[in-house]
Amino acid sequence: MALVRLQTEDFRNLSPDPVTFSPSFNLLYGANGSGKTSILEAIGYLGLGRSFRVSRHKAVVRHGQTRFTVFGGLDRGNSDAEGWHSESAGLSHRLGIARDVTLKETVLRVDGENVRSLSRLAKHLPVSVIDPGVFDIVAGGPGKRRQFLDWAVFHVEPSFASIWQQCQRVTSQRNQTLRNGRLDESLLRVWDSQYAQLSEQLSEHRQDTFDQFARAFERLVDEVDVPWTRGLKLEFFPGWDRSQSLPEILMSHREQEFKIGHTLYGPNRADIRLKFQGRPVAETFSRGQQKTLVILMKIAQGMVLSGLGRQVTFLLDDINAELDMGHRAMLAQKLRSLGSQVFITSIEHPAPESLWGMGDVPEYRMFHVEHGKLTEE
Ligand SMILES: Nc1ncnc2c1ncn2[C@@H]1O[C@H](COP(=O)(O)OP(=O)(O)OP(=O)(O)O)[C@@H](O)[C@H]1O
Repeated sequence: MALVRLQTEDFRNLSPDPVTFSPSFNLLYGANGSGKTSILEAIGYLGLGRSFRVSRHKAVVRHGQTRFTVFGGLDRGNSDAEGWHSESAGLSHRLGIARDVTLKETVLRVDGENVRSLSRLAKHLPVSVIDPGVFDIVAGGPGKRRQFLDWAVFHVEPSFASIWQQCQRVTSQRNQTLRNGRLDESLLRVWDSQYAQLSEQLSEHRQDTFDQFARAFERLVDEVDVPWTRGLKLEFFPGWDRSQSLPEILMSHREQEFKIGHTLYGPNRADIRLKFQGRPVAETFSRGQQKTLVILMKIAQGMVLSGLGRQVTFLLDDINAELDMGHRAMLAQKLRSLGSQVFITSIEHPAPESLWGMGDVPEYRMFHVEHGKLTEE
């Protein structure tokens, strides 16, 4: 599925006019502050239910307003529809998200019906963001890598979202018991058994998706032939030492967890360990190598979903500042061969031939962004 239509109301500085996008490549250019990232951010809301650049919904609602809305129309092929309001025929799915920041209420809509769970909305549009912040996947802490892995698990394994939520709930109840000030062994055992069961299920899904990802990554490394990638090792760590059962580990660390007041072993500690010749890449790789590695990981994730017949919408924000021409071209070519939908922002007028080569430019639409308004060229 690709996002072929977008319309927003009171979302940052964006104009409320509907826009029709290509299911393939979309090139957006415009001056600083024109609204390029805001467009990607609005698209991101439909696939992630949140902003990929700020944690509070409040920041994205137009100044002076209290509620924003984002509507999206998804389709497989090219859309020649006239405008959002004219007709919904031809669209495979219609998604909507509205947030009232004063009432703190969110309304989610799929195909004209209200839905309660964000996963019902998000599963229709796998959105993968590549922006300057993405490089934290290698350079940052385990949380970024968990988020990276869980995004794919969510799209690969339909039951993952519900198990993840249950596990978060039990973890929080377990943490409350640990913080009670009195070690309530019988209550902790009840939580431990539920927690261990959910943790096992969650980790199996993570492991399965990780294995698919690791195989895709290996294939990719063979294709791109970047010599230093040969010494790389990617490993999934579930959050505890699996040679022991989780309940045993929890029992033997009771005092430690009680002292700290929260759960120290389990899925909330999971990570993807990235090593080069036995050492963590964050300590050994140059900044440029780290960036290349993140790009390869993102493409490999796209390969996993594409292998399952899912089209990923990639949002490439401001990558000119981060990646040299060779890496940008490699990324553009791989995303094309995956059949992904891609949005690329830049300040300068882009030259598609520089990404794909003369005579081999894919189908694309080009937009100039000014004061939050998109004009197609
Ligand atoms: N809540 C808001 N309401 C109204 N305008 C906003 C809001 N938040 C940001 N803006 C403005 O919207 C504009 C668009 O910002 P955006 O980050 O999308 O620009 P950009 O084209 O990506 O810029 P750059 O090239 O500098 O990254 C900016 O001028 C900003 O000041």
